[in-house]
Amino acid sequence: MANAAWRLARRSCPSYLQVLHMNRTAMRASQKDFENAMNQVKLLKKDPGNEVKLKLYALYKQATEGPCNMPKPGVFDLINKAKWDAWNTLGSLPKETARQNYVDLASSLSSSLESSSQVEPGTDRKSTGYETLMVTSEDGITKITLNRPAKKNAINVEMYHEIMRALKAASKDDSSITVLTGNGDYYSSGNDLTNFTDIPPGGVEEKAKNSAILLREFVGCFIDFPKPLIAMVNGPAVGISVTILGLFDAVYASDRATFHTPFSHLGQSPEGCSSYTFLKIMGPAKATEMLVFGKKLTAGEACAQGLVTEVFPDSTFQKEVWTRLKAFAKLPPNAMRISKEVIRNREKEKLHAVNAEECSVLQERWLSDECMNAVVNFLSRKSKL
Ligand SMILES: CCCC/C=C/CC(=O)SCCNC(=O)CCNC(=O)[C@H](O)C(C)(C)COP(=O)(O)OP(=O)(O)OC[C@H]1O[C@@H](n2cnc3c(N)ncnc32)[C@H](O)[C@@H]1OP(=O)(O)O
Repeated sequence: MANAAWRLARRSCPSYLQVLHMNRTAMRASQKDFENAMNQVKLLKKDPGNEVKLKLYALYKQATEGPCNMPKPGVFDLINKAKWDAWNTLGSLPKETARQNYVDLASSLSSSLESSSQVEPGTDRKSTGYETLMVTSEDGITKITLNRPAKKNAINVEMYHEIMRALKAASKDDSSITVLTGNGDYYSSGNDLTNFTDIPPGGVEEKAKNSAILLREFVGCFIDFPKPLIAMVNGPAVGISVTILGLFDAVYASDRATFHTPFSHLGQSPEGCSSYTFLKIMGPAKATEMLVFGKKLTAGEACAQGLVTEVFPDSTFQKEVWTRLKAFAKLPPNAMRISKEVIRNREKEKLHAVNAEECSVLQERWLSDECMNAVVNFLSRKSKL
């Protein structure tokens, strides 16, 4: 119902921007102004963010239905509770005032977001053109570094897109091998759990669908990557940053690294083709311990089970691995690419099918109470891994 209201608030019709600006001078917003403002919201080119969307939702409900007298949603019904809270906060604000406030807010959003969208995209970005990564290329090696150390390199939506972009660029540049690593004490803490809080107008179902599409595309880039792909696991790795290791050609780990796939704890299920690759790499019994029971492996254990190629003392990790990689990068690049093709190509079709199936199972899992509760618990700082 709340989603229906949000959709209604964004229902499409012709642009009335000019009319709206004239009406802003009037004392009270008319029904027509209100409808125009709804259209204005619909036409925004940039997402105004959850806080503003909640405010718009609350004002819309107040303007059309009056004060909130709906029962308060349960504590775990995170999204509907946030909406209820926003509406309830408006107390006994008269319908006309809510309507005027909605019109004013829509108008201010329109001017601030439209003007910021005129700034050249990327003008204040780092020279690499990435917000969440550092990408360098030298000595025949393209190095992609996950660069959100304050968030333990959690992979937010932007980072998923940037990794795909960096991989596509690396597949075409003149380097012969590509390396993925992390900045700071973590390799990566996996999927950024706040990804689940940015709910689109179509509600949680649309969010789950979009996430499954994103995940499938993301994992697909690793399946199809044509050059030798090497992970330098500099510290703990969690979730999807572990599962996709089965798609890498070599995995070098610091002895500080750990490997953790706590999917059951999170009400989720395996991805990154791990339901297939981990079974091949370590056999069903060990794969089950990791993927079903969430057993965390040390670097030594992960190496013994074939997930990691070699473990190095943390103190010499960077020096030793880079020396080795620089030697690899001097090998004839076409021979390496073709050898990878020979080794990997017969599995590609199977991997894409596994990827599709894992994503479709996860799409359902993300809507489960088990998953939503786990995310709420993390966000409310009630649980960590
Ligand atoms: C769309 C495709 C979806 C694909 C799905 C993939 C599935 C997965 O990847 S499942 C794995 C999800 N990851 C987690 O559950 C890890 C959650 N994080 C933690 O349990 C802990 O943060 C930690 C054990 C990794 C580290 O604990 P520590 O005490 O050392 O540090 P913190 O103070 O907790 O973290 C610092 C900072 O970073 C934020 N953060 C860390 N990890 C995540 C994360 N995965 N998502 C969002 N935010 C994360 C943490 O909240 C802290 O932020 P603040 O300083 O702002 O509080």
